[in-house]
Amino acid sequence: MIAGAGDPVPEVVATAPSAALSEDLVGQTLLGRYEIIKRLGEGGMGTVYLGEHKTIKKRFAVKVLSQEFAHKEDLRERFLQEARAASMIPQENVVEITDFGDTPNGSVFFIMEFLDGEDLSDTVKDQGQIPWARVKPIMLQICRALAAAHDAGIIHRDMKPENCYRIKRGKNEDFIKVLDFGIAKVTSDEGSEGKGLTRTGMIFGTPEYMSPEQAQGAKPDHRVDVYACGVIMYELLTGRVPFTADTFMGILTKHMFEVPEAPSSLVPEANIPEEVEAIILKAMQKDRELRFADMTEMAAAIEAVGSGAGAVAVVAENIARPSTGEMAFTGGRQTMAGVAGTVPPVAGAYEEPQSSNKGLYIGVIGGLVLAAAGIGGFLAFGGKDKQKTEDAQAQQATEEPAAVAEQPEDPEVEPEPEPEPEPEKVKELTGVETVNLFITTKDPDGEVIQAKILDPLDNAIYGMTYPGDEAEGAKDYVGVPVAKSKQALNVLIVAKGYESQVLEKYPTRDKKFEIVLQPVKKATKKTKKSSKKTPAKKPDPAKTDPAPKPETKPAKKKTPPRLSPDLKDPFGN
Ligand SMILES: Nc1ncnc2c1ncn2[C@@H]1O[C@H](COP(=O)(O)OP(=O)(O)OP(=O)(O)O)[C@@H](O)[C@H]1O
Repeated sequence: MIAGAGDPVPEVVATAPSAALSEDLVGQTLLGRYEIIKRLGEGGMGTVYLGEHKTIKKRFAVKVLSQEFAHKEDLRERFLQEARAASMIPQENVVEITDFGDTPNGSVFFIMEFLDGEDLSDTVKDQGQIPWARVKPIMLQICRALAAAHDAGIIHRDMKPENCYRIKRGKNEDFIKVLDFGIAKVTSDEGSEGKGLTRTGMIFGTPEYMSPEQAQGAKPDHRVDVYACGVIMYELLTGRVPFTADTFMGILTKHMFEVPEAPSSLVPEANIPEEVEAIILKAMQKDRELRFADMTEMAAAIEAVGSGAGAVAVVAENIARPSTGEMAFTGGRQTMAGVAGTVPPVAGAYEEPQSSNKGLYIGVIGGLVLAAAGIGGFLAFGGKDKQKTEDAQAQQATEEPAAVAEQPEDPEVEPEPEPEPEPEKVKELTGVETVNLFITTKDPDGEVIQAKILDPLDNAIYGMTYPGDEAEGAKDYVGVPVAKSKQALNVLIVAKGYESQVLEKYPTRDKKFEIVLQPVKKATKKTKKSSKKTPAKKPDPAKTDPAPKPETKPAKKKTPPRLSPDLKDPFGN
């Protein structure tokens, strides 16, 4: 979601708990034929119900726009755009939308096929990394669905495992349905540009899957979906997304400036074929010109794995990055670190970069500022953002891109540790009804570790997780209060030395749950050195395995993926 630089800040934000909740339609009949059986789930814009056609007794999913948005014409339009976009793509791997109408209380709904299964995010959560033999047909279906969407002039823009449903069809347990075209961009629909549904400068999507150009707020094309598919493929095969950070900005910055760790070095025990790794890295090239030209080309590369065709070419990109590796963005203020060094070449087969790195480099710096400005608008909920934007732009103007580009990376110097975000304020909850979340965090061995519970939007602290130790007050611990709501609430769990996680919960009542935090992986010196020494060059035919592998790495059986807060903005942009 997110407003763009200089745009008016939305008056409400999707992820913020809201008092105006959608009316429960269970028991009602829509259009005289769709009986609402039960609630299936809640999204940013509304509620999804299980419905049944009264005559043919077929089950459907009914997506209803929240009552609180129903009177806003642009939001109704955005909601129905999902239905329109999906119904323009007659392809078996795209969810089918068959009907739409008005609810008795003045909202809108659409009817889609009921998907009896689970999304790929749950599959990875339950089963951990998935072997290539199974990932291949899954990815091919996703590629075909998107190729059909692109052929119809529709860019999905929010591809992620949560939007790929896995259902059983015949004997196939992995039949994929792509859904949630809620922020899809209809490229031929110039009118929608004018109506502000898809304007350049806006940032849409989910940070973990967001292409560098999306993070910059640049005009997207179908290759943002190619990039997201690279990230999805990475996650399915390794059990984790390539870039995580404590803040939205942190993740976006990594998409712009960091090369992902090679999947084969992350999970050596998975024996990911070299050609497969090259496909992921090519799809995830920062410069979209270097990615697969389209989904069909990506599908063909996936299909060709093991045929002897060899690995696709991955171009080493020189990308400037902030020296701290991340832009700090805490409590609505942004600071941009100085720029130094170049990002190591990626693994895979190399060839000379065809496009100007300098162009990309300068574009990325500008884009980072643009993204910061957009996120500032999102986080601050106020009118101070223009000043912040100008400050950031002024800071950008003082940067010397050509000079910093020449600063070499010192392989012997350890990178500065990423600073833990220090919460600057306590979460304000006066005047709102609250419920208590009782969260216990454990390490993979089952030991209780105490963590901070933060609001990922502004890093304000809600409180701490269960202390475990009597001496620390475990006996009296009653959890931490959050605003009661039927809407999803994201909380960020942060503990020193562990990977942070964002949890999505429905704070409708007091809730108790337990999560396991994974220790932060330490970068090895070997990786850094090999990065420095490998310039962008054509592959040495004698060396068939260009991916640097760590000396030893314990086998990772099951790494829960990071949940991410969804950044979509249903408020007109
Ligand atoms: N066609 C469907 N069949 C079965 N369940 C569905 C279907 N569509 C959605 N759901 C369920 O309803 C939940 C809410 O769906 P929805 O698309 O509104 O949410 P979302 O994708 O999480 O949010 P957003 O609309 O903000 O992206 C999903 O998490 C899913 O469990």
